Amino acid sequence: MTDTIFALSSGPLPAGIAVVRISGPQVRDVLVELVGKLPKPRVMTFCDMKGKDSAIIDRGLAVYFPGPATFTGDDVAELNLHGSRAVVARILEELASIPGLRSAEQGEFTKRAFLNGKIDLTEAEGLADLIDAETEAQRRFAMVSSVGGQRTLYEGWRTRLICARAMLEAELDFSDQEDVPGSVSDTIKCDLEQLAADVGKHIAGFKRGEILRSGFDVVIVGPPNAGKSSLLNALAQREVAIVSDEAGTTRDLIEVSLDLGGIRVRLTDTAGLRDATGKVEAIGIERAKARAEQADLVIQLHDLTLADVGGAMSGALLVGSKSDLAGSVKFDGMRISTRSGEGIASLLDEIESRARGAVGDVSDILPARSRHMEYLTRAHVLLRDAIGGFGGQVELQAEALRLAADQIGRITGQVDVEDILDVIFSRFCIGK
Ligand SMILES: Nc1nc2c(ncn2[C@@H]2O[C@H](COP(=O)(O)OP(=O)(O)OP(=O)(O)O)[C@@H](O)[C@H]2O)c(=O)[nH]1
Ligand SMILES: [K+]
Ligand SMILES: [Mg+2]
Repeated sequence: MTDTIFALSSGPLPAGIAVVRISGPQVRDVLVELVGKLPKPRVMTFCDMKGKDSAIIDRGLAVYFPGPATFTGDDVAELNLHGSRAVVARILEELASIPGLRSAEQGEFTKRAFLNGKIDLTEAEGLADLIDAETEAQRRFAMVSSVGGQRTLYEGWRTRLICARAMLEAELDFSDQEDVPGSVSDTIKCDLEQLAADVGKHIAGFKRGEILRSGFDVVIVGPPNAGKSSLLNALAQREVAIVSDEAGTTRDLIEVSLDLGGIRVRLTDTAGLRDATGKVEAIGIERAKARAEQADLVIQLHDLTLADVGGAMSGALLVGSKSDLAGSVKFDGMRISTRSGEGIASLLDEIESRARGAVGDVSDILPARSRHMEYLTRAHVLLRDAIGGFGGQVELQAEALRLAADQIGRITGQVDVEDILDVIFSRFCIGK
């Protein structure tokens, strides 16, 4: 028999309410023991929860969800308690003292949902993203995955691959008979080409998915004292980085997260670029350069009070700082001042519009993880091989299609995934 697991599923204590979730074969017994009787299924029932000594631990609400129509697929109970540390500690202690019950591991409720066939891996990962979501675009993206957007797409592709293979093999079996139309391969080829195009287009959307999930990556670079840290603080509207008139103040990367129109933007301040005067600064400058190379957008800051604008990095957004001191100096870029506030709002608008452009249509179904990309890329190669035809060797074509279908099945978890389950579910929080 599987263990019955329990955990605090709500957030940090103290809080108004705490929710303890229990899942597994002993849920009914536990409820009877704790609240005296089995509450009516799916009805929140007001009750006293008592310990073994019959003393009341807390008075709250209990819900009983009989399996299999539950999140995990097993019997589930939820206890709504007063959100106090002592109440929750006492209830968890009481539950732990019942033989066969134990604390849930990270993501174990969701893992059971997967193992019981309630959700596939992309939906499980979508739920993890939904819980982590901080911005509206992250929420929408996670929502699509968690309700089966990717699952439906991938299962459809897998079915097409399996069908195409079956048709090819049928053709192989009957190839010596005259009544099998020779055009079968043409039909298959046509469908596979369409599929390869769909997969290719989907793969090309990965970067957009990454930006939606992890944020649009903006890095501020420029010479020492250009006002990079001042700009970071102005854009974040709080004092995150140290500002001083001493050149070489910032030595390390300083990152803040912004929510611009629902899109997460990660903004990084860096060490001023110059020939370093010391070892630590030199490391900082190396980090700045490396960081700028990975960025989705580089803001190159130039001090307008200095004559030499220097060369602009290709693709960088050129911004002139300290416009309050610069009068009517000619400059081919945006002008800002963290003193007067000039240009700060426009710069935020510009970053938002670039982030929006990079993300595109947020309702598209995109690859959500590099794990998916690995399998998608392999499936795409195998599919192209199959279309290539192996010089007419139908067996090899069919085998390539079988392998491609397996790759897709690994994304959703339909094909053996034992080895990756722990990696996926250990990233969840406890109680999910
Ligand atoms: N007048 C004026 N001074 C500014 C402005 N922005 C920054 N400063 C000043 O410029 C100096 C350097 O600012 P920082 O933000 O530390 O510059 P930085 O580019 O981060 O410098 P490093 O970290 O040393 O590379 C400080 O004395 C700031 O007060 C501005 O818009 N107007
Ligand atoms: K400085
Ligand atoms: Mg600085």
